[in-house]
Amino acid sequence: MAQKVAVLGTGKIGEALLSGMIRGGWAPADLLVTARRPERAAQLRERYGVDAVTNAEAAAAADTLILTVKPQDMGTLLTELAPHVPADRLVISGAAGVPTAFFEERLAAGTPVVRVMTNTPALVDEAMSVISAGTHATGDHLRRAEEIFAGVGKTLRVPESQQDAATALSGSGPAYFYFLVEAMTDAGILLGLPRDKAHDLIVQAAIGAAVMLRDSGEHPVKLRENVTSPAGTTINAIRELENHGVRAALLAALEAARDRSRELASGNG
Ligand SMILES: NC(=O)C1=CN([C@@H]2O[C@H](COP(=O)(O)OP(=O)(O)OC[C@H]3O[C@@H](n4cnc5c(N)ncnc54)[C@H](OP(=O)(O)O)[C@@H]3O)[C@@H](O)[C@H]2O)C=CC1
Ligand SMILES: O=C(O)[C@@H]1CCC=N1
Repeated sequence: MAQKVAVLGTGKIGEALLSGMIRGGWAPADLLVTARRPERAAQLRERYGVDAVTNAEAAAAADTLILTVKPQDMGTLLTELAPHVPADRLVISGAAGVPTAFFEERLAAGTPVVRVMTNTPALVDEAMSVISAGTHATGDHLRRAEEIFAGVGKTLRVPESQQDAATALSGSGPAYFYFLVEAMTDAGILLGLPRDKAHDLIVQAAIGAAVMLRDSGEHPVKLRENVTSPAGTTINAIRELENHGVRAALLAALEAARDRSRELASGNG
């Protein structure tokens, strides 16, 4: 059988992955998609030149099935899919929270399942995709998942017990940075800057800081200290951040995201 990959439930994350795979050189003829609504299927066909098929047809034709529906829709999808998935298919779940055991219980005995938590920077090939093996997934299955997700950014293997924490950090992570940029742009408005200039200043500060975090080899504390002059501007801002409990708020926020990922484990959230 051809080494085809099917993305089942091609919404935001499914499309981000699909577009990245095509940018990375996958032939559209080796890719299949499924969608719940005919107009969405037509849109994907038109945008990417891929075949949009039913979930059962995808299971029959592709050797790797990537399931990217919402956690709450996973049970329904698996009920529909289970009779059509031969046990030699690699099933990759992109859903938050749902453990590999959930899939193994519903699919043919021995089906290899890999759980992946990626994030939306897949759209610009800067994703972090965190990968864990289920009971029947071998090194080859993990490498296959890495080969697919490496096309849209970095990959990292973790034990499945760390997936809920990884979801809180990197799956949801981009949203925290967008939230901070939005709030700091508002601060620029408060200080009298036009919105477009405030936006550009904060976005470039974020990009510069991100590249230094990635490339300088320095600890974030050292990088922050380098910005923080004695009796200067930055330390006055830092004092306010500490006074308002921003560090504690982040600890609580990521803990809440981790807890929600755990709650989604039942697949009916
Ligand atoms: N958004 C993010 O940043 C991230 C999301 N994830 C995970 O990715 C998954 C998808 O999230 P996201 O892309 O945001 O959600 P979307 O709602 O954009 O995508 C899910 C898609 O699945 C379709 N769908 C649902 N049921 C079926 C079915 N039975 N057959 C075919 N298609 C179906 C939906 O159709 P319809 O359009 O009709 O609703 C929708 O297009 C979730 O499990 C989430 O936890 C992981 C990492 C990051
Ligand atoms: O908010 C969510 O549940 C999904 C999973 C990680 C990012 N978005």
